[in-house]
Amino acid sequence: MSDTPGTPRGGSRGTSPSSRRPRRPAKPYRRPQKDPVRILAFEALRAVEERDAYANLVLPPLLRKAREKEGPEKFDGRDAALATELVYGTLRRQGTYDAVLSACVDRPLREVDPPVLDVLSLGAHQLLGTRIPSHAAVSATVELARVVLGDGRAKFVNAVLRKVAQDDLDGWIARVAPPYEDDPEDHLAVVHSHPRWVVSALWDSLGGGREGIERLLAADNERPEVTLVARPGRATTEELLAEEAAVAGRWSPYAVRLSEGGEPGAVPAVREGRAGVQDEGSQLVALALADAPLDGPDAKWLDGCAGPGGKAALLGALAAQRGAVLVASEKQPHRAGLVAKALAGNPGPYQVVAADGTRPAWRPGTFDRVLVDVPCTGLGALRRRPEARWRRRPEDLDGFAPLQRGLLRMALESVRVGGVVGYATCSPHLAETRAVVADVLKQVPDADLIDARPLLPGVPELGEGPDVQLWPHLHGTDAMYLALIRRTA
Ligand SMILES: C[S@@+](CC[C@H](N)C(=O)[O-])C[C@H]1O[C@@H](n2cnc3c(N)ncnc32)[C@H](O)[C@@H]1O
Repeated sequence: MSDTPGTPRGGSRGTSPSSRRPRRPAKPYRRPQKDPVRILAFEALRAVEERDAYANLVLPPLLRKAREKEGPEKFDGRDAALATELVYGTLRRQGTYDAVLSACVDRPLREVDPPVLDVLSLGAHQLLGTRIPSHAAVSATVELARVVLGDGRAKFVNAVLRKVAQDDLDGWIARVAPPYEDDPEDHLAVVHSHPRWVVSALWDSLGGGREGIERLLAADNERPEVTLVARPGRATTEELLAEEAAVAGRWSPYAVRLSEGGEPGAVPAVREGRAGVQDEGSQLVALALADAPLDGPDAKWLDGCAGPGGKAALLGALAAQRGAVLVASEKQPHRAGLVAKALAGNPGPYQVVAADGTRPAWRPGTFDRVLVDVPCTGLGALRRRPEARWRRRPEDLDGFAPLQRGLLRMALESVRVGGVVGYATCSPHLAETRAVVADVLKQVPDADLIDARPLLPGVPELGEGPDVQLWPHLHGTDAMYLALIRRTA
C-alpha cells in the first residue's frame, strides 16, 4: 500500500511548481476541531478494516464508553444514532462510494492508504447518503482528517470531497454505473452496493425480472427492525406489546417488533431470558419444524447446530409445552455455552451438548424432530452485517459445501422413521439450499421432501414449494431457507 494519498483526479500534480510563485503569507495555525461522533465512527471503520472485526460487535462497546464519558465528549442518544448511521451506512454503501471515489482520485483506490479511504468513504456517505448539508459534510470530514490523518492528508481529503460534492447520488450513479442494458448485474452492483457475484447469486435464487431483484437489493441496504420473540410459556406478546415503540410481528404469533430507537436490553422479559431478540424468519423456521405433522411419538427433539441458541430457545419452550425433551448440540464449546445461557430457565427438560453434528454422540433414529441450521455464507442476513458482503468470496461456498451435506446426512440418520428433519440456512444461495438437499436426497433414498408452505400459515409469496425461501423485501425477514424432509424407511 502506498504511504501517500492519491492526487484528486484533475488535480495540479507536477504542473505548477510553487517556487515560481510569490509566496502567500502563511495562514495562522488553527487547531483541528475534535468531533467525537466522527472520530468514533472512524475508529469503528478502522477496526472493521484492520482487524476484520464485525461492526455490530465493535460499535456497542465504543458507544457505551462514549455514553459513560463526562464533559463535551459524552454521547447523548442523537450522537449514538448518528455514529451508528455513519458506520453502518458507510459500510453498506461502500460499493457505490468506491465507484464514485474512483472517479475522483487519479489512482486505483487500492493504492490509497486504508485510513485515508475510510475518511473519504465517511465523507462520501455524509454527502451522498445523508441529509447533512454539503458544506457541513465536507468541513466536518476535513476536520476529522486533520485529527486522525494530519494536515497534509486533510488537504487531499478536502480536494476529493469537493469533487464528490459536485453531484448528488443519482447524478453520480448515472455517471459511474454501467447502463443496465449493457450489463444488468454490474449496473445493479454499483447502484445497490453489492458485489457482482452476490447480485448474480441472489438473482438466480429469486428468479424473475429487474423489479424483484432491485427491491431485494434495496431491502438489504435498509436497517432491519429489532424483532423480539416471546418464548411460549415464559412470556406473552401482550407483555412485550406494552413496551413503548412495540408493534405485533407480521407472521409469527410470538413476534413483536420494536420500531426505531427500541432498546431490547431495556425490556425486562428480554433481560430475564423469557423473551429474546430473534428475526421473524428464524422464528418461522423453528415453528414450521415444530408443527410438521408426525405419526407416533413426539418426545425427543434435536437442534444439531444450536449456537448461539435463538432457535433452540424457541424450540425448547415449544417442546416443554408438548412434554418433549430438547437436545441442543453445538460443536464449538463457547457457543454451546451461549446455548446453555439461551435455554436457562426453559420450563421443560433439555440438554446442551458440545458435539460434532457430523459424528453424533447418539444412536441412529433417536429423535422425532431434528433441526440442522447449518453454517453458511450468511448472504440472507446482509441487512444485519453491513461488512459481510465485502468479506465473503465465492470460494467460501466450497468450504461450507461438505459440512452442509455432512450435517444433513447425519440429521437424516438421527431421526426415526416417520420423523422430520428441518434443513435451514440463513443464505438463499442455491448452492447452499436446494443443491445440498438434492445431493443428499440422492444418497439417502428413504426420505421425502414435505411441503413446508402450509406450516407457515398466512405467509404469502412462498413460491412453488415444497421448500420455502423467505426474503427481506417480501416478508421483512432475513432470507432464511427451510426444507422439511421425512424419513420414510
Ligand atoms: C447458523 S449457526 C446456527 C444458529 C442457531 N440455530 C440459532 O438460531 O441461534 C450454525 C452453528 O453450527 C455450528 N457448527 C459448525 N460446525 C458444526 C458441526 N460439525 N456440528 C455441530 N455444529 C456445528 C457453528 O458453530 C454455529 O454455531
